[in-house]
Formats: sequence, structure tokens, C-alpha cells
Amino acid sequence: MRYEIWLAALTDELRRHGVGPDLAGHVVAEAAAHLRDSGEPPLRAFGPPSAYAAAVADSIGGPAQRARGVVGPVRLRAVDITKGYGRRTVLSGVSLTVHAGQVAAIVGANGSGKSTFLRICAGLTGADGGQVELHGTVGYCPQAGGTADFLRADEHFALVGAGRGMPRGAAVRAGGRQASALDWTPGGEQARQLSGGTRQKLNLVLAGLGDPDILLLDEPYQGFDRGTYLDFWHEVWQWRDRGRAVVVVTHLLNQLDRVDVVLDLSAGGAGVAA
Ligand SMILES: Nc1ncnc2c1ncn2[C@@H]1O[C@H](COP(=O)(O)OP(=O)(O)OP(=O)(O)O)[C@@H](O)[C@H]1O
Repeated sequence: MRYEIWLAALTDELRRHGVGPDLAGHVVAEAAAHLRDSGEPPLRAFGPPSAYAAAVADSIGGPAQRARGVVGPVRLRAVDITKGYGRRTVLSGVSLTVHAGQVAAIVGANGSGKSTFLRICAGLTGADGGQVELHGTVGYCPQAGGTADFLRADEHFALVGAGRGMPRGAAVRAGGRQASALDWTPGGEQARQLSGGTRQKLNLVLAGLGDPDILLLDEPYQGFDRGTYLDFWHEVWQWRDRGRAVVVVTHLLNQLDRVDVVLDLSAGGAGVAA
């Protein structure tokens, strides 16, 4: 691989891993100097750009640790939530508090009630007991569904944007910008013609439209390829750094050291700090 191409790929991967522009510029300049001086091929000197960027991100503790501690007012407070279906108790006294500028992860085994809890927080499912307070506007991304088969992406942006008080043009432009952050350029297809992963990108863009204060995301990355998965977490860190409160339901434990609060529903769940 020619080293200019490798360096351009490294720049892109560092951004995806949430490494800030100053540090990324420094890392790329150092790598370029080494490659020039040594004449080594970049793959032999540093390995693939994605792996080197991951190592750099890990060595600085990742974006979460950088911003941790900068929190604002409470955006979501769920207290002592209980919920059952028939005779089965799904949630029993579950509590979670998320502040502006925090990311919370909801984890737990299949069927432990993660989606149910998030839907209760979003006001889509009623709880049997307990209270939910939301302080701010809310964007919700479901695990599946959520899009209208016969509408194009821009029509979704206009429709959901209208519900959030956005003029049509502004909503379509904002949707396009958010889509490109997920490496997607919406075309003229109807939602039913999109792949599963692309439909989830549409759902995620709709959740973020109008820049809500609180983002409730139910495993939105299902079907994402690895690059888009990293782009997703990059978006999450950006929302957090802009003072949004983000709640992500996840099965994947490899990001947990980078979130501020973990609610483990396998353990009964009280929203403990990570
Ligand atoms: N509308 C419903 N009617 C009856 N039972 C339901 C309903 N919604 C969820 N359940 C049951 O509640 C339990 C919790 O479901 P939920 O989808 O919240 O779990 P989850 O932790 O999100 O699971 P997964 O990891 O598989 O997505 C499951 O046993 C499910 O079958």
C-alpha cells in the first residue's frame, strides 16, 4: 500500500475511533516522518490503519474517559420501575438516572427487559409501578421497525422533522448530514428496498433529527458493518460531548468501559456508575 493512502486511511480511522483532530494530526505526522525516514512499507511498520488507530485510541483511554465528569442537569430519571406481562415479572424495582453529557448502557441477557425498560422511558409502554421523569426533548430508535415501507428517506426526514417543528428543507438537509456521518447517502429508494442495516441507519438518523436532549437507542447498530459500528459510537460520543443524554441498549460489552453508567438488568438493575 502506498504510504499516502495508508496515512489517509489512518486519518479516517482515528476520527472513527473518536481521537480528536489535534492528536490525530500529531499521530499522522509522526507516522509519516517514520515512514519517510525508514523507507519501510506502512503495513510492515504499523499494521493495518484500523488496528493502529484502535491501539492509539486505547492508549489514550478513548473519548469517554476524556469527557467523563463534565455532566449537566438530570435529563432522565426512572425510579423503581416494575412491569409484568401476565404472571411474569419482567422488571422489578429498576432505577436509572442519566444527566446531560452522559452515556448510559443497558445490558442484560435476552428477555431480561432491556427493550421494555427503554420503551417505558420513551413513554411507549406503561409501567405497572414507579415513575419516569424526562427533562427535554426525546429521540427514540427502536430495535426494528419504525420506518414506513413506502416512504423514501427524505420523506421520513420531512415527516419526522415536521413533528419536531422543523421546516421541510431543514429536516431533509439535517437528515442527509446525519446519514453521511454513518457513511450513507440516501437515494430515491423506498424504505422497503433498503437493506436491514441501512434501515437501521434511517431509524438512527430519525432519532437524532432536531438534535433532541435525550437519545434512547435500542441496539440501533444491528446489521451495521464494522466501519459503521465505529461511526455509530463516534456519533454517541459527539452527542455526549454536546451535552446530550444518551441511553444505549447493548449486548456488546466491549464499549462498557467507555460509558458513564451501566444498568445491568441481569442483576436486577439499579443504574450503577461504570
Ligand atoms: N407486549 C408483550 N407482551 C407479552 N410479553 C412481552 C411483551 N413485550 C415483551 N414481552 C416479554 O417480556 C420479556 C422482556 O422482553 P424485552 O424485549 O424487553 O427483553 P430484552 O432484554 O430487550 O430482550 P432481547 O435482548 O432479546 O432484545 C420477554 O420475556 C418478552 O417475551
